[in-house]
Amino acid sequence: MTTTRTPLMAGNWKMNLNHLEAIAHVQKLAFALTDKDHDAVEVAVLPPFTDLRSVQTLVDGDRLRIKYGAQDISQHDAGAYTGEVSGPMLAKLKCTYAAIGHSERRQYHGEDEKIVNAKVEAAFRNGIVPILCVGEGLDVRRAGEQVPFTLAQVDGALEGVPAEQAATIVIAYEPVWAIGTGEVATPEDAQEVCGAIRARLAELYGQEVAQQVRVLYGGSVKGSNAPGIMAQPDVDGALVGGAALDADDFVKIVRYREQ
Ligand SMILES: O=C[C@H](O)COP(=O)(O)O
Repeated sequence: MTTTRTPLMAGNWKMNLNHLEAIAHVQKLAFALTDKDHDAVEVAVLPPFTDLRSVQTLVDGDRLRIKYGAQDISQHDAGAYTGEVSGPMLAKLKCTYAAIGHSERRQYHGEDEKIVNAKVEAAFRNGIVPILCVGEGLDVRRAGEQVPFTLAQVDGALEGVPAEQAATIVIAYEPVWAIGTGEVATPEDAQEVCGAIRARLAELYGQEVAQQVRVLYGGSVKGSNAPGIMAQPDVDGALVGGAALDADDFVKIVRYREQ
């Protein structure tokens, strides 16, 4: 079965750039990216919550082709959940995406499979596409258990998710040992787990769904290593942290085919 998946390059800004810096950064990206870039690759940014309104205004006002989304979403739609931001709020800001289960959320905020699953459901319930983040730590990698570990995370996050929703999800494989360390997984490492994720999606939902889902790699992706990673058959894009804060390098990643 051949399905053409549009590559997705998503910049996760993490806790960087205030709303004024966000405007300047998106303007810089918009100035650099051409229609040819946008035709070839979907470009998205995931700014902090406090930037989203400014980014929305800019994207809407100038009809930019840059998509945007949040770095997290509450599992609840409303109520007494101090500090949380809900799916309806993000939908009102026209967010396309919400990252869910990033390893930094799992590690620093105790997000377990149940919470991640509830957040995936909350995103779908509100018309937001989850970018589900999965991936193993160094100890798991050293034990050679990266595939079963990561697939268990996928299984947990997709519990109860029907095929028509699963077909639209984005899954980002991010080995924790490669995040922000400069230690990039080899293209073969990325393919091993991204391919296993697609095979698991085929088991759970059938080939047609599995071939539609975009599986990204994340972990120290930069302009220089993007072509090798993107050459892998089951890697459909990148979730970029540090390099997404540098507009020139992010554009280089978007133009990985031209290197
Ligand atoms: O969400 C992005 C990942 O955590 C990767 O971050 P990084 O590119 O800084 O390694």
